[in-house]
Amino acid sequence: MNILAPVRRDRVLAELPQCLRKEAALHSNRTFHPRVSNACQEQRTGTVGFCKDTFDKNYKATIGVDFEMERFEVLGVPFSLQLWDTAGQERFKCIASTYYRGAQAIIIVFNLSDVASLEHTRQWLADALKENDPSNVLLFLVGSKKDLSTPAQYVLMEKDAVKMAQEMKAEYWAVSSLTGENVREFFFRVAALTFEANVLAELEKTDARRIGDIIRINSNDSNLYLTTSKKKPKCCQ
Ligand SMILES: Nc1nc2c(ncn2[C@@H]2O[C@H](COP(=O)(O)OP(=O)(O)OP(=O)(O)O)[C@@H](O)[C@H]2O)c(=O)[nH]1
Repeated sequence: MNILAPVRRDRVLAELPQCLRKEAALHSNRTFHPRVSNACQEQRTGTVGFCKDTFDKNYKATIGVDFEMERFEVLGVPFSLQLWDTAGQERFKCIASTYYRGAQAIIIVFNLSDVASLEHTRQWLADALKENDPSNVLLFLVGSKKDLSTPAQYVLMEKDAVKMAQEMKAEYWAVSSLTGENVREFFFRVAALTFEANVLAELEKTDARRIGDIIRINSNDSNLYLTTSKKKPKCCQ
């Protein structure tokens, strides 16, 4: 077990990172949802931000897929993004699928210089969604190896990729691991949108608990007057 180091200064997000293409974005708001910024300011993010101060680095060796944890601070709240990199080769597919379950974000990567790889993303998405509720997951469609395309080739590919992203209800990105183009921007966006969705879900749980309490009080006839008026109704006096 190792004590976690403080969040790196270059992993601090004070503002919402913007999408790459408005027409294929999960949302194109310029700022975080106001409920999220307020909750962060008032330290009402519930279990989001709760962070164990130990992390077993041997975990990676035992699970068989690549695992990384990137630590961020979003609007002053610590937030850890766990990244599970599953193998792309067909023979490892069944192992990979066991890691899809419960994912809050799914990143499907294709090769911008290979049209067939864009087509294959449909199957990857179908496999991933077998394990998850599509309405509860943030989808990203990412074209990699941007450095290998000429600007003209890229424009053509981007048109198809944006269309695919729209069809999948995914957010589109294009990156290059070789030059580093958009890599940081993309992961910051994933961290920010996942954080935002987590805080909103946490706030909804709190709202639901409150509504639950009110319903419980109101459904108990003998206590009915307590919720409607401080005074006992006449009939009970
Ligand atoms: N030119 C260029 N090459 C890249 C880029 N990203 C990855 N590569 C190369 O592409 C090959 C495959 O890269 P990986 O990152 O291992 O691909 P993967 O899809 O994760 O492969 P699996 O581990 O089998 O799932 C390697 O030779 C990389 O060096 C990129 O952005 N530009």
